[in-house]
Amino acid sequence: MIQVQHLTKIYPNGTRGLDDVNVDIQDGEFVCVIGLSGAGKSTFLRCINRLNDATSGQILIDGEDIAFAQGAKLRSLRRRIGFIFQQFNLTTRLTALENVLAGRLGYHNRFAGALGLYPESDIQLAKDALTRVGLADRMTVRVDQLSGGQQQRVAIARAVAQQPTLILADEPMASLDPKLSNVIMGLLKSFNQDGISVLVNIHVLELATAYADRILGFNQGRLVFDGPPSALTPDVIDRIYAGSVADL
Ligand SMILES: Nc1ncnc2c1ncn2[C@@H]1O[C@H](COP(=O)(O)OP(=O)(O)OP(=O)(O)O)[C@@H](O)[C@H]1O
Repeated sequence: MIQVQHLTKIYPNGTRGLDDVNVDIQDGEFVCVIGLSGAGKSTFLRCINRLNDATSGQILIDGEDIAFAQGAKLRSLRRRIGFIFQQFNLTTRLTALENVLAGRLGYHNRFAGALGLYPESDIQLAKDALTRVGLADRMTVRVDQLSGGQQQRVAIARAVAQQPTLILADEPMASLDPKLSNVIMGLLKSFNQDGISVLVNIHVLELATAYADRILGFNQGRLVFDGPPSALTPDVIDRIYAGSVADL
């Protein structure tokens, strides 16, 4: 369970990326985060796994605060969280399998990982993850020779190989052909059905309502909606998308 309490992020230039956000996310939920560009969606996800540091507030992962954790405690909390980026964030000169094995690095010392000294159990886990995302026949291909959709599937396999309890995905379809959106959302949904909680930032409202159990709507750093897709009435949608991008 994730408990976000009074989470505020003020960037050094004074921009309020998040403003007193309070939300609890139960184990196994599939949550889509929506809002205009600049509403705070990325900041929210990035604070949860500490790619961004919060200014104040708490983020409890199964009761342990990650917002200000340091050292070994931070590393162990981060192991539980897989992160999927818009631009994939793979090491392009490595193969699909090597990239997925990188998801296991948090479990070993960095030296062993750098030398490619992974235990056989990790290699099997990575192969299983690549098979699940439909890339069994691409494991030894360098990722720069894969299509964008295949690269994002490698990134999903890397997150899953980490054996996380939570996957955060920040606009995972934004760099891809719209036709691939359902493939990516379908994969995230299937891992969610295995029990992994999923939070996805998403621009396309129709996709959010099709896949989410629950929607979080942000506007100018504030959480302005928290409910099921069925509660997204036109008035609520107007409230979430109020203001123009130019104002933000
Ligand atoms: N490093 C930064 N320094 C200063 N301000 C920032 C920084 N990163 C984000 N912001 C600002 O914080 C606010 C929230 O940004 P954020 O990227 O979280 O929004 P978003 O909803 O994810 O937008 P998008 O959909 O365009 O990715 C915006 O006003 C943005 O300009």
